[in-house]
Parts: sequence; C-alpha cells; structure tokens
Amino acid sequence: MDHFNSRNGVMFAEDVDLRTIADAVGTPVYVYSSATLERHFNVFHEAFAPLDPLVCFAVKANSNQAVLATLAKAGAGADVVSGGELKRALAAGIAPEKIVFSGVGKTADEMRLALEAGILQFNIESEPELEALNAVAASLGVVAPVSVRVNPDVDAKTHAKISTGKAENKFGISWQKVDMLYERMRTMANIKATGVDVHIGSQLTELEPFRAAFARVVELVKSLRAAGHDIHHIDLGGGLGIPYDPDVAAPPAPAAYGALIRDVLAGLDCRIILEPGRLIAGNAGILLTRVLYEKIGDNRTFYILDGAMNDLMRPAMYDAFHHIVPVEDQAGDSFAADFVGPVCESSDVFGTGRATKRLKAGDLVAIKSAGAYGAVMSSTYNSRPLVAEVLVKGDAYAVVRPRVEVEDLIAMDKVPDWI
Ligand SMILES: Cc1ncc(COP(=O)(O)O)c(C=O)c1O
Ligand SMILES: N[C@@H](CCCC[NH3+])C(=O)O
Repeated sequence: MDHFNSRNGVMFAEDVDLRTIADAVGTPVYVYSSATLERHFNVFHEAFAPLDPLVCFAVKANSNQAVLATLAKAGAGADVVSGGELKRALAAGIAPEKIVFSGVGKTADEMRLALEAGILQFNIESEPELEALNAVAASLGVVAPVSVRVNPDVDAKTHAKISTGKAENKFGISWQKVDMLYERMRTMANIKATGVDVHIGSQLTELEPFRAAFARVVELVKSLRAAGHDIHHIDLGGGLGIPYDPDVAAPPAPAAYGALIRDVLAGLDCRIILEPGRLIAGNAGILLTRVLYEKIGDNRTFYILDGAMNDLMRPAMYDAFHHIVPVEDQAGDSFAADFVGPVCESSDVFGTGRATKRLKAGDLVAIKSAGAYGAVMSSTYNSRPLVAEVLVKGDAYAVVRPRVEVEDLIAMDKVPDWI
C-alpha cells in the first residue's frame, strides 16, 4: 500500500496535490511519501514478531538525507556499501552500532572510516579483503567485527543483472572456502568473527530461493559453532521484491517472508540482521514528469516526457516495468502508446504499448515505484540537470534535494590555461 492516491480525479501524495509540487518545484521531480516509508518499515519489522531483528535499510536504494532521517526515526539501521553511504547514514542520525558495511571492494580508507565510527560489522567478501581489514584494524589498535558473506550457489530466479548468489557471481565466498576463512580469522589479532551473512539478489518474487539459501546458512552457523566459533549474528541480506506491475501477481508479502525466516531459524539463538532496500523505499516514491509532446508516428503514438533514462535508469538498464499514470484523470477511450524521454538513446523508453487515454503537452504523468534505485542511479547524461527530490508528510512538503542545474556543473569543470 502506498500514499499516492486519486482524489476527485487528481493524484495526491498523502495530502498534497501533485500539481502543486510540479508547479512550485518544476519537473521532472522525485516525490517521496514519509507515511509510506514509515508504514513499509513498520510492516516489515512487525513481520518477524516476536523476534526483534535489526532492520538495516540498504542505503544504495535511496540515500537522500531526509529519507534516511525518516527511517532512522522509525528505528532503522543502515546497510552501506561505500564510505560515502557510511557518511550519509551517520549524517542522517543512524547510530554506528546499527550500521553494517557490505560490498566486494572496500578500500583501506573506507575501512578506517568505519572502524573509527565503530560500526556493528563488516560483511567480508574475500580473503584479501579480510587481510586488508586486519591490517587497517591493527594500525588503529582495534578489533574489527566480521561476518563472512557466503555465496550459497542458489538461483534467486530474478533478473540476471541483479542476481548475486550464484557461484558465477562476484559476490560472497564460495561455499567450499568458508570454513578456511573462519579458521584464518581465529589467527588474526585484529579480527573477531561475529556472524554469517548472505544476500542472493534483488527483486525476488518467490520465497523458495530464500529458504534454500537460509537453510544452508543455518547449517553453516551450526558447524562453525561446533568448531568453536562464537557466531551470534546472522545477516540475511535484502532482496524481497515489490509489485511493480499492477496486472502481475504481487511477490510474497513481508508476513510470509517473516514466517519463513522464523521457521528456518527456529531455535538458532542469533541476532537477526536484515538489509531491505526496495521493499521499504520502492513504492514510497514516484517520478513526476510532464508530457512535452504527443508525437503521432506511422503506426504508434509517442508521449515524449520531460523525464528521461538519466533520471530513472531502471527501464533502460533492466527492461524494468514501471506503472505510468496520468496525474489528472482523462476522458475518452484508451489506446496503446509509448512513453519515452528526450535522451538520444533508443533505450530511453519508460514503457511501450501502454494503455492510456489521450494526453496533451503539459499534462503531468507519474512514473510509479520509483523510490528505490531511482534518484540514486540518476546522472547528468546529455547535460541534463540532476533531478530534484521532494518529501511529503501529511499536507506539508519540502524540497529535500534541489535540482542540480547545468550552470553548477559547468562551474565545477576546470579549463586549464594551457589549452
Ligand atoms: C548486500 C546487499 N544488501 C541489501 C541489498 C538490498 O536489496 P533490495 O533492495 O532488493 O532489498 C542489496 C542489493 O541488492 C545488496 O547488494
Ligand atoms: N539497482 C537495481 C538493483 C540492484 C540492487 C543492488 N545490489 C534495481 O534497480 O533494481
């Protein structure tokens, strides 16, 4: 459920008319709902009751400071994958003891930053990375808490570009090498093994791959404990999918995912850490755009929007489906049209053959489910400005990141005097 609903034929974000935001801030603009963010966080957390997992929001999904601050207030921790994300999480008020650091390529500087901040754990993805962390921790005279990310070689049955838990993916330590790594950690003065971590992919629409992966991790925890390792954290990553297409059956609800985890982990006595991103933020945001032109081609109609692939990459990158809805109800019959952006790439397409009523230049269109992996993946390709972001709460709204204008970008470039 989200808080983007139609009232008397006009779409609102909570109690704010989207036309008001478009007129005041301009388009394209991302609009997020505080109520949806909070609701999704609470529904997710409650799905595990009576367990009380640490829910670390995957900052890569949406790193806006206002979004992070909203989730911090609701009780979220953070899963970060760079020094930049760590700085963002801390700046938004997320306590270091609720932060986990994932990713295959942490630099020594990033490790130092995280050790100085005192984060909860590093999710380590290779032996050389472990050696590097040991060295950095030694140089600071501290002990780094570590979970090893295991690659369970399970097919997540999601898009190949967002699957991470198969042996051929770069992520995690292969099943066969894990024991050896924990033995190595035992000999390291500045590393303490605290847990086991797994993340098999994103936008999963079935529970079975989770069950297979988590069952393997539970076996691993038991065998590591039997070998004398003090394993008390189990980090199950993120990845539960969201409904993007209203005409396709929705992925399993958080309650079913929570029940599965309770079942697979029964009696394990571990602190559970979860790293959802998309599930919390995806349907808490839209990309609000305007029709620039209606272009009637030989055999199809194009609506050319002022938003483009540089603002929302997902359709071009993964052929992802996003529901496209006019902000004001239109009269007339439906027909099929393509919604495209102005960028000079044939992949700058938000949707083809979409049923729509006739639109005209200036009409507002909402591209839904854009709160996760939207603004964070935007660029200035074709020298377009970086899109603005707005957060709504009840009948209030605020620009939480202004548009970065091309003039600002021009000023950042430096032309050497030897040209
Ligand atoms: C390590 C890790 N944790 C969490 C996530 C968040 O995934 P999602 O947004 O699908 O919940 C990702 C992204 O796939 C990830 O790579
Ligand atoms: N960016 C991707 C998901 C990748 C998740 C990060 N491992 C998306 O938009 O769906």
